[in-house]
Amino acid sequence: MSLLADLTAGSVADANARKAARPKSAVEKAALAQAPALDALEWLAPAEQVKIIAEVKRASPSRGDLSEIPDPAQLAVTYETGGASAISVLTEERRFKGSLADLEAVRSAVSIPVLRKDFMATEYQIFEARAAGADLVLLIVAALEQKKLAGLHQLARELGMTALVETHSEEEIDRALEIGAGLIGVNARDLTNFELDKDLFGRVADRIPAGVVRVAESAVLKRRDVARYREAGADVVLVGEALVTDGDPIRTLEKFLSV
Ligand SMILES: O=C(O)c1ccccc1NCC(=O)[C@H](O)[C@H](O)COP(=O)(O)O
Repeated sequence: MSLLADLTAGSVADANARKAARPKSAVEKAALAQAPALDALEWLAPAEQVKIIAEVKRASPSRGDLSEIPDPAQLAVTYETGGASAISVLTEERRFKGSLADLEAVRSAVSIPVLRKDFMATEYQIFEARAAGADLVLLIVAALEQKKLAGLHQLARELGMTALVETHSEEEIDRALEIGAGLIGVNARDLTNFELDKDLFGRVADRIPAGVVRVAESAVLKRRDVARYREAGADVVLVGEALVTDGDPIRTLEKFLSV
């Protein structure tokens, strides 16, 4: 089994375990009772300045433990104060040490859009995201066959959320466009083997037409990495490790946003 398939299977198994205690009808009801989702496409729309999605990331399969983050809400507030346009919360439990509780805490602490970053493959996970207050959900093209991708995208939309549709090749960008994605991410990290390709975004970004928001994901450690993505056409850059391992995320955000 590939790493991505393994991560997805783990997230789905964990969601199924939660479902035993909280059935789909209850989560659906909670999702529909939430305040309306923020319009992430508006918050992340192309602008003169690059925008940043700042990530709450404790650990990862490729890097192991990154930061304890005892108070994810406080970190998210720091990100918001530093000028982030949205917060990504890794809710995967097994390898990233995240949780839906992290997402709920972040949601109640900030007023910018919040992304549930997980390995989503079921309607239940989408309802859970909305019930926890997410405005965005991650859909990874490589993890989903096209009909499933389209169905989950449609459900997210019906719940008022925006999907960040993540790709790693031109073919996957075409699949994202086929389902009408308005927010497309290109992840420099190959989720099957951890390899980082910092030039991938530059090679494939032109495939994403005007009118679709372009997000460059992963592999940003320095200001020059943000500059490179921006020059290649990124409207938004998603940053995890650099912000959680840096003692001064506000200063780092200021540097990144000065590109
Ligand atoms: O980060 C990993 O090791 C990883 C491994 C397998 C699947 C997903 C993984 N990360 C999720 C992400 O895409 C990143 O957290 C995100 O893009 C930020 O990346 P970075 O700034 O490089 O921490």
